[in-house]
Amino acid sequence: MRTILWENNTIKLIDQRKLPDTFEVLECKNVVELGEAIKTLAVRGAPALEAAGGYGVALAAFERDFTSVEEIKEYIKKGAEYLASTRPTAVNLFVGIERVLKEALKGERVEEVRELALKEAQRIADEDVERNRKMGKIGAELFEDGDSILTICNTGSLATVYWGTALGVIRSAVEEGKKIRVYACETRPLNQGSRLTTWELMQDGIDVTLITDSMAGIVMQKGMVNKVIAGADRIVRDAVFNKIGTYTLAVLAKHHGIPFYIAAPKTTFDWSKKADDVKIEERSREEIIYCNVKCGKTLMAPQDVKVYNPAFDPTPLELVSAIITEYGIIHPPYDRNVPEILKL
Ligand SMILES: CSC[C@H]1O[C@H](OP(=O)(O)O)[C@H](O)[C@@H]1O
Repeated sequence: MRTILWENNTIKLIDQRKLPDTFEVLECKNVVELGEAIKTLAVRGAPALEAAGGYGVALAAFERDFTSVEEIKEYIKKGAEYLASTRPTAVNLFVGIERVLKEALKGERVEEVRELALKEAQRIADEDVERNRKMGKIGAELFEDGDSILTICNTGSLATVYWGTALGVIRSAVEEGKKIRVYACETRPLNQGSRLTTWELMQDGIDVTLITDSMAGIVMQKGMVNKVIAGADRIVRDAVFNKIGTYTLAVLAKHHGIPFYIAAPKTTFDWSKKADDVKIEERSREEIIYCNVKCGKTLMAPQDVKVYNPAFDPTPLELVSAIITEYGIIHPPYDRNVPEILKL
């Protein structure tokens, strides 16, 4: 099943908050419900957010009746604005929203606005599946039979419409017959690694070992991994923004002489910006003082302790060995090769 899809004028998505022990499909009948799903990470991951943003604008066009084309256009603009306020760091969310809104606003009748919005949202979703497959095949050439790969967060089908970015590369390498072992960081505080990545890889029969984030150093020090791969939420001229803890892996990999790869589609690049221009999402204190997203209100710290909870960190591009995209593998110097390969 795709992570997110459109059925009977409703968005259906795998509710990732419930995994790994419960597989449930969440239905969003309006933009507010979808916004809540994005904010609470029922749907998450940069490319999945791109599709969610696009489908969300289409949902606004279908969620009620309209008496004029002006009315529906005003309404979907407001819906787009609300969706854009849900999470600030993954540039893909804005790409999806803006792409569908631009197409929909060309409509001259209510029905045409709806049709244009839905067609464009569907195109985004279909393109994501195709580009992930392409990226997987391209990136697989960097991996050999017997590799042991460390990864963080979840960058598989659940972070996209299907197949994945960094995990998609691993899937493609395995599909080519290469024997790959994966070490997955649990990825506190929301445990996308322990809840989602291990679940996905075990579904595929791919050898995966779960470690805590603090064990990343020792697995490199003991030579238990020989490559690192991660996803991205926004790639700017001097840094890659990805799940909190990615920067730590990049520094450790540099120290241990281990290649550190990023896998991301072209829409994750925000090449006109630099790290200082990017807003890093800060999430609630409850995500840290309580056990985690699954075991509710079990206190793991004093109720009133101060908390700092950034959801992403910037990894300087000089720590990145190569960036895998659907247009090819981009090696340094990035200031020359990114615009050239991605035709930015
Ligand atoms: C395929 S890139 C997914 C990217 O998004 C994740 O963040 P979140 O789970 O908060 O949406 C993480 O940064 C992954 O690398």
